[in-house]
Amino acid sequence: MKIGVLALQGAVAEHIKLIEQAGGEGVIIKRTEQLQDIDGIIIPGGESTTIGKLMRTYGFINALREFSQQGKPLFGTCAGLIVLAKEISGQDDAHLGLMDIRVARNAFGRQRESFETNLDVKGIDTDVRAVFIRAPLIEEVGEGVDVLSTYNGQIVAARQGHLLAASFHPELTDDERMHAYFLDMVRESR
Ligand SMILES: NC(=O)CC[C@H](N)C(=O)O
Repeated sequence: MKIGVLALQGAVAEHIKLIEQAGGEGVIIKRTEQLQDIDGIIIPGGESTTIGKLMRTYGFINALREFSQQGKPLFGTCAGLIVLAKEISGQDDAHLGLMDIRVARNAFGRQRESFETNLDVKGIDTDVRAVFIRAPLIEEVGEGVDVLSTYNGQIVAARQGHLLAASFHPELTDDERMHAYFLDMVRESR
């Protein structure tokens, strides 16, 4: 299975490494034409405003909406989660606007800008190691959205059909099980 990582900005190489650790083939995606050759895509962490702007410039907004319409899975981590969301608190416009969630950017405040913790994730048998960096929170989910994990009662991972989103950076640990979970979604979608 070929899994792309959108490589406009952000943590790309780390995702490629964990995709391969989980048994997939990682592909660096820089042009929309490459989407035809992959079975699923990860939108990495970074800065959502920058990623969104570059996506517009390079035609990825429409191309990824089409990719999603074909039922191909997308996984957004941190800034990537913001890019997937239908609604971003305090902002007028969404980026891809695919997933029925409302997100708050930089939701953990200054003192907790960056931290690591163990998380119970639905579908994964023991705790997942998670790194949070200026992370967003999911404030509200729509009907078809399954909450996969919470931290202090707040939603940090969710799934809606072929869409997966995490507030944290699973690629900054050597725990590949979030990537393995995504690979299972891709397998199911084919
Ligand atoms: N680590 C991250 O991806 C941070 C996300 C960033 N704070 C944003 O709002 O886009």
